[in-house]
Amino acid sequence: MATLNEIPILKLAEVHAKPKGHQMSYGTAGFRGNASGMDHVFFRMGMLAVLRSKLMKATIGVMVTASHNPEHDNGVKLIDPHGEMLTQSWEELATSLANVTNDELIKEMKKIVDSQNIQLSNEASVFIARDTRPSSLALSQAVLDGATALGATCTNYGLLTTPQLHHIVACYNGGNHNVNEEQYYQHYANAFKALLNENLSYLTKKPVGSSVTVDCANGVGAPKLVKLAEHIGVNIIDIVVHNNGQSGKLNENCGADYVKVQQRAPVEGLNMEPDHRYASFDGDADRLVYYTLDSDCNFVLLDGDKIAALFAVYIKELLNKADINVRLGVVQTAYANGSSTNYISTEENIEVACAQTGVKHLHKVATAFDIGVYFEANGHGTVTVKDDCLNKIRSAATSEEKLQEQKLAANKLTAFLDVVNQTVGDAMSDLLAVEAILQDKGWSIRDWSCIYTELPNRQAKVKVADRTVIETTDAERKVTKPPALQPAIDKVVAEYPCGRSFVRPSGTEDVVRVYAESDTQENTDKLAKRVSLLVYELAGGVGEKPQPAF
Ligand SMILES: CC(=O)N[C@H]1[C@@H](OP(=O)(O)O)O[C@H](CO)[C@@H](O)[C@@H]1O
Ligand SMILES: [Mg+2]
Repeated sequence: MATLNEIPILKLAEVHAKPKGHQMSYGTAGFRGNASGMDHVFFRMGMLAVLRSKLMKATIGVMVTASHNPEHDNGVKLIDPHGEMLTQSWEELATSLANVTNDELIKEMKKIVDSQNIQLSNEASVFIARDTRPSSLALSQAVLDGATALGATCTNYGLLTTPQLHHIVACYNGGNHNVNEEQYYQHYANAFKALLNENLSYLTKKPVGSSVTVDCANGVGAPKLVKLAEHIGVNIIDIVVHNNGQSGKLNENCGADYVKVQQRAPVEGLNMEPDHRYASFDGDADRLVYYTLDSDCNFVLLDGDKIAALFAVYIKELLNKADINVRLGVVQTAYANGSSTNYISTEENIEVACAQTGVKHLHKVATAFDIGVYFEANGHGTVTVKDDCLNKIRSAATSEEKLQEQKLAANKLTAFLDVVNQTVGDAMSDLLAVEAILQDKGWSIRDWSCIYTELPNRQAKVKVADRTVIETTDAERKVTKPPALQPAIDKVVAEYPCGRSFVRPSGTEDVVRVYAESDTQENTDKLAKRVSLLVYELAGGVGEKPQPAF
């Protein structure tokens, strides 16, 4: 039986030594934190990816990124064989491996090998990619060192968006060994063009306005989006890339998270015009939000909720036209605007489920539907389809028993499902999907924005000594601990028309997040402040006290 080859591991572990006392946990999106002092975590995740690869007998991905977090942060997450997030039961293993001292490292690895019954003689293959952060090159080298210390075959893809790596891992494990970055562009460019061709074949369209301006958060999405647009052709899609990283700083005053949370456009130089389409990616291009100005030059945000509504209604229409009966559902989190939930479930009669924050949770719930559309309000989301459902749609497209119009609708749905990256939310492929739907419907961004009117909403953060004192239930919509907090929140919420508020500990930052919505922005802001104060008072707030606004 093969054993761990301890000498090279220990040698490299010295190079990537763990600073004393440094503790981290594998959270909502892997490990995240200030890049300095995290080198050992990347090295160890390289090793963990090898163990996972040996267990699954498949290629495992390792992405080096801290997404929308500031440039000085970094992070690492593992990608499972089908392109999905690392399975939850391994998150604890990752946390323990990251936190043991160098002296305990071999013992901890052996523990994982034994508990998971890993055959060390199995081959291992690890795919690695990184975002554009200054620290990412060295940290991806640490991952490579970890993976090679355990004898894995490593492929370093260099700079990629997170969803590109998910796509490559999924395709490779699915048997396409020629998959690479170039194939990604070909796939999505061809799928998009095929969908537009379907549209042309039987729909009268009106123009929806020419270009779409995309703020790429000064991140890796910028060069990649330029390549994708080239593959599609400028005569077909006119994408203007903004914040391409040439001068601005990653995620600073720009990007999807900034736009969503601040509810305003990126600070630098967009010169927005009414009714023009604008979009923002986050730093690793797995989130997308749209926005525009209305005719009075007010900022109008079309976030993940609105993208989900657009996708779900489009899919529903095509299913109806094709006369295909499958279970379509939308998955949201507690952060979804109440108006979006109401529109999708009550007005459009589409099932809506609520999952915990974090895409892995939404993804899981979505895959229970035949077709699941999931989005976090912040713009991370995609569509999942069960294999037998896809086969049903495909066979409807060619069925003798179907009318021509039904076949065309089935064909179009197949083309649409090819445009979305089913493995994970993908800003580039979601952008194409939105553009294709607007084109097909002959809709302007204003038409889309009008499908429902959002309730005013606010997100706030409260610092507490220990955020784990807050425990929640009901997809994070209710607090169970500390016991006095939920009744206090309920009492305050009851004072506001259409009021809703919840609090939960963040999985990526050392804060408690507060969400509030109500009938007016003024009421919403008051509600957010009052709930923040309750958190501060009942859950051990530290630092500056949130100011009540009565
Ligand atoms: C309110 C919010 O946007 N939370 C984000 C944020 O998680 P927190 O656990 O709230 O810190 O980062 C996650 C990873 O990117 C993302 O999945 C999630 O939606
Ligand atoms: Mg991201």
